[in-house]
Amino acid sequence: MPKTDLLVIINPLSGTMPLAQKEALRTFIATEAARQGFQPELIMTTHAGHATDLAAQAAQTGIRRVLVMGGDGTINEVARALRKTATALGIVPMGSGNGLARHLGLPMNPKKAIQRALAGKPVLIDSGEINDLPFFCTAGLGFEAYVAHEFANQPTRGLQTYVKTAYRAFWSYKPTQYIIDDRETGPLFSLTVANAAQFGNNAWIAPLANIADGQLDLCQIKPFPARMAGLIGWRLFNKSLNTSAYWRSDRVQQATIQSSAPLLAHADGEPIVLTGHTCIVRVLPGSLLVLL
Ligand SMILES: Nc1ncnc2c1ncn2[C@@H]1O[C@H](COP(=O)(O)OP(=O)(O)OP(=O)(O)O)[C@@H](O)[C@H]1O
Repeated sequence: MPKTDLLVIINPLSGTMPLAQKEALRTFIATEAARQGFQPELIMTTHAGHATDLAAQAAQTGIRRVLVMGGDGTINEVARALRKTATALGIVPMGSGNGLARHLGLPMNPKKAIQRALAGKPVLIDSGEINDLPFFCTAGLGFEAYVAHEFANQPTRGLQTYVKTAYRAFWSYKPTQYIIDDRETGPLFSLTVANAAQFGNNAWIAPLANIADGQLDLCQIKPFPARMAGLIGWRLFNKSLNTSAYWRSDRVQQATIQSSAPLLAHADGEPIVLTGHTCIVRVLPGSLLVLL
């Protein structure tokens, strides 16, 4: 088969890399892809949602590889259009968290990631939905959703702003009670629906999650005293949160989550607003081809 079917989608606003460097990478992809026998088309997104339209068109016209240079938000936009199609997603991580790329063990160095995606073989992974909104890494309610909403209101992005926002949020956040499939949880600090094992930045909220097991890991963190925050944070980044007495996880294919409080949520780190007090999360097993 001639290797002439490659679309490259670049979000010029993702992460903190200067635009000139992104332009240089664009040239690198074009050269490298051509060297490997592809005839790539490279497009920079011009607005939110653009990447979904481009990827949907690519899948419809039978393009078999779509490479995305961006963060988890842009990857989500592309991947949602590639679900249940024969078109595979290649990831060149360019965001501030890069949760999906890190979970999949992809290189963080853009040039290496480009080479990996061009040479990669398509492998099926699961995806999730929260009230019909797709996610590929994690979705969640509770503290992390509260932070996602606060972060969206900040004038700057990047890890530093995220950490500052999370620190401030920690002191103002009030734990929420949920009912999951008719079982009361008691107050929870956070409730994460994990397809991948981490949020991004190697924050392993669901250390045991398997992205291709046809299940989601529903991870709860109980409220904890402020003096425990350091240890819980250390376990989060040390991939050992599963050893904490404040953490538990259940594997589900689908779950109904209710709360009397407004359901603040996020999908792949982007804040979302859910109407009503009930949401349904479910897995779509083996629904996305990724180039690994
Ligand atoms: N040209 C554009 N102008 C404005 N917004 C865009 C454009 N292209 C994409 N977007 C939006 O930017 C959002 C954030 O992008 P992305 O997630 O790639 O970067 P990030 O926020 O820096 O990374 P991370 O998600 O890892 O924190 C995406 O959800 C997408 O909707």
